[in-house]
Amino acid sequence: AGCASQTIRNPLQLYRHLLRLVRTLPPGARPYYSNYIRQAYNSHSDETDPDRVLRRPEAGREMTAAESAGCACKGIRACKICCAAKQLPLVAVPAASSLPQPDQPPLHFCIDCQAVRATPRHADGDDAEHWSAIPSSASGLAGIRVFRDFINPDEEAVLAAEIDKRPWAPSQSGRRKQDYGPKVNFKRRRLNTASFKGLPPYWSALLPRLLALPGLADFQPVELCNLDYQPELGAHIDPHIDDTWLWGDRLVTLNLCSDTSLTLSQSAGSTRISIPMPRRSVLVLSGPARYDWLHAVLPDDVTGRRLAVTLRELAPDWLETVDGRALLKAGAAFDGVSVVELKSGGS
Ligand SMILES: O=C(O)CCC(=O)C(=O)O
Ligand SMILES: [Fe+2]
Repeated sequence: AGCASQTIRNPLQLYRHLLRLVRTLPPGARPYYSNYIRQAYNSHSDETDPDRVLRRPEAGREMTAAESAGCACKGIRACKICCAAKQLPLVAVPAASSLPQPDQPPLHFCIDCQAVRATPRHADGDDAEHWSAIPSSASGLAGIRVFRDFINPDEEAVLAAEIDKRPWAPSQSGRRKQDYGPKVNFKRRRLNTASFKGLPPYWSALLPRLLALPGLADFQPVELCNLDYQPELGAHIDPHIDDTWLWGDRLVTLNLCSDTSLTLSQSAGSTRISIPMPRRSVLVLSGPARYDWLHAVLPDDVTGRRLAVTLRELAPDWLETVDGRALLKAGAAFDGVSVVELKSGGS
């Protein structure tokens, strides 16, 4: 016993070994590590090369300083904590300039026009440049809507406090998260609906208001994810398209605690579109903006602590399935428990 390299031949053995090690840690540190190890196991459980399996504990030891400070970056992802722990320069946290650099300056989504414009709208409202021609790839881009002042400042303070009462799990690129939804392995296309017990209780009053927004009357959330972005950690989210196998057309995000922007891009050198997300506003991405463009929150656009609450709906193929129905039923209830609380054995 005790010699990992003699007994560990596959991911499951390594997983058990690491969980046993976690039991030797101080109680307060255990949920963090067991959660981290579970996540790593979920994404590497199909590893068949014993050499690669065995190298992981070594990699794990190198990362300990970063992990214990709350970093869960993998692969090319980086935050300020792991840059410091691995003695990497901070440039490993991608700056705004690391997105594909187009020739032209970014375009702007104007909330007043609800359309993409050449410049942000100025105070006088009818600056000629604001209306000037924009590249065809972005002209008429459908599927972006921003609704200001979804809640008032008092409600925002209460909501942020409610969110913070619950435990956060470390996520990639300096983010932290609280996920209310099914357990999904997107790579292997596996779904376990049992972890979705419903939306968090503080959403019972907010959901009817969300559904009252134009175009959202039939929105049925089957996942709610709170994300915490702190500038001190270099928190950001790299350009990506949300999964399309399970999640449906509309991605709905309530932005809290500070103003930010969502940046759309397509490929290297393509046009960039900056969508303002004022605090307390709701952004809905759908159609071309959701499926044909990548979206990102650049580190430079996280200027203060920000909380993002993203709700997702089911892709149409799931609606009539047993799993789909179970998720829809849970999504109509408000006794949810986040995945991190379920995993750490809380109720
Ligand atoms: O933080 C945001 O506003 C966007 C988050 C996001 O894109 C995601 O969670 O997929
Ligand atoms: Fe996303």
